[in-house]
Amino acid sequence: MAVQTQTENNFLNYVNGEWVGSDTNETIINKNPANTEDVVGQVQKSSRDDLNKAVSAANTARNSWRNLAGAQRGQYLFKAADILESRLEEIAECMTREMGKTFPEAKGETARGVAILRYYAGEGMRKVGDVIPSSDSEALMFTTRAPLGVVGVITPWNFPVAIPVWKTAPALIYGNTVVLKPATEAAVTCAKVFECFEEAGLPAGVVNMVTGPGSIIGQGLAEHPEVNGITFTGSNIVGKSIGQTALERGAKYQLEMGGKNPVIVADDADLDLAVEATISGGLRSTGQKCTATSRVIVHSEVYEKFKDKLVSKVKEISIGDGMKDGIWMGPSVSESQLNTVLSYIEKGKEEGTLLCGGERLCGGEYDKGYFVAPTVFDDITTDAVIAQEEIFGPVLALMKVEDMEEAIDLANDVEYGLSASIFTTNIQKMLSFINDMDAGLVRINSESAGVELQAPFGGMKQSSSHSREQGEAAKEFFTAIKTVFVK
Ligand SMILES: NC(=O)C1=CN([C@@H]2O[C@H](COP(=O)(O)OP(=O)(O)OC[C@H]3O[C@@H](n4cnc5c(N)ncnc54)[C@H](OP(=O)(O)O)[C@@H]3O)[C@@H](O)[C@H]2O)C=CC1
Ligand SMILES: O=C(O)CCC(=O)C(=O)O
Repeated sequence: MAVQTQTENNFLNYVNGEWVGSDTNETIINKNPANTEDVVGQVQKSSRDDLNKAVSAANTARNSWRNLAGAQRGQYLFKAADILESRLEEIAECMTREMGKTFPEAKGETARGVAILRYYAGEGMRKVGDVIPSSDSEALMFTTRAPLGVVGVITPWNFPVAIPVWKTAPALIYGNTVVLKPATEAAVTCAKVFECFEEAGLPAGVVNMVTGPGSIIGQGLAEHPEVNGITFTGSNIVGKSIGQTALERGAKYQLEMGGKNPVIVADDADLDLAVEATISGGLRSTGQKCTATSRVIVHSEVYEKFKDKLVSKVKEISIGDGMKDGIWMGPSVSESQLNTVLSYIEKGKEEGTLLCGGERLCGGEYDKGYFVAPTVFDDITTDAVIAQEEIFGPVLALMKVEDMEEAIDLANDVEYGLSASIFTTNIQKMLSFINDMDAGLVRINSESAGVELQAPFGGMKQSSSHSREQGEAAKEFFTAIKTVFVK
């Protein structure tokens, strides 16, 4: 077997503090979805044996890592943050080339990765328990927290830096070791994040990354008897199967999955603000966010005015290679994602009225990539497929309502409950939205996407396993509470 080395565009697995090639000696080539002639890099097409080595390294490292003081673990995260910050532009460029989001968005996401690392680095010095009065006056009773052990992290391609970091950083700070399997479509960018962990000097085995097919490496993590917890973000179908596998063997799991997020535009809304936020929430990152707006529920009194403003602004969107100045929206991540989006668009044409977009973009530079026009449909009813299923593309469905009650009923009439927003200037409408909306994230006069790293994030209904990530909430997943009684 030829020995491979990590180079500028050949990325290996990171196992036990070293970059190693897969036993299979096979690689996967990642190309730029804006220009498929541009090869971004290649990653390992790993096997279960490769995964087993990573899990074994993480298992060996777990005791010495958990025995460090939280502040010591935090120092490694502070270092990793500094290194990621120093490589921000390079890593953001790689992200844009690998999965298509625009360079400014990629820079914003990488900066968010830096901030997440610093936030959790600080967590190493914050409290982990409470003193609870015992009924025995001579005893001391308190809670402390134990790490789970080895945590398996399975991440999607739509946030190639932020999601690996927001799962790995809390896992580490609370004393766990990690084996991460990134989405294949964004694995080169993730490997660069792991180079930052390497340079920060994390002890061997504490963080490991194995690339390869989800059905082999992802499923292998879910099944592995030495993996104590699994955290996943991605599709519902895969998430549920991971949850079932983890449950069967008694491992802890956390799933963040789809969304079908509504925005309600009330009759008293600031329409310009609502239009801007609907476009930003629905179409940024080419609609490839679980928090993206996809259903636009508008009061009949302002419907026509809102629709005209929305469509004229959507038509102004510049689409192209996200590395180019002035481009607002990049391509879909892959040919298969593009085809999924196009098939939903065809469905939408049967179910409603196409107002703009509705096609793959062709000609010139577009022929080299996976570009789709931002698309708006009118006259969509709640039972339409495009009003019910997650599309993960730049598609908005407009729905007309007569009052607030109908708006909230419609907004709740999906299997998902991740994020929702309302545009109104009326406090009563805000309050009923906050109360009655079944979503983990409710936003008033602000777009449905946009997650703050210090606040809990997660969904209701089919959007998550009912747990929360980020902020202090991460502690609940990555640790187990121990109640201590001392006499
Ligand atoms: N909630 C969210 O943020 C996201 C939602 N999605 C939704 O999912 C749809 C499909 O996207 P896709 O990338 O295929 O999402 P997946 O759910 O297939 O992928 C997410 C992660 O799971 C891995 N994976 C795939 N199959 C398995 C398996 N059997 N066991 C364990 N892990 C597995 C993937 O690996 P690999 O990349 O190697 O396949 C990837 O790392 C999108 O159109 C969108 O609707 C997608 C991404 C993010
Ligand atoms: O909106 C965000 O910033 C986060 C979205 C997210 O977690 C996702 O799309 O997977």
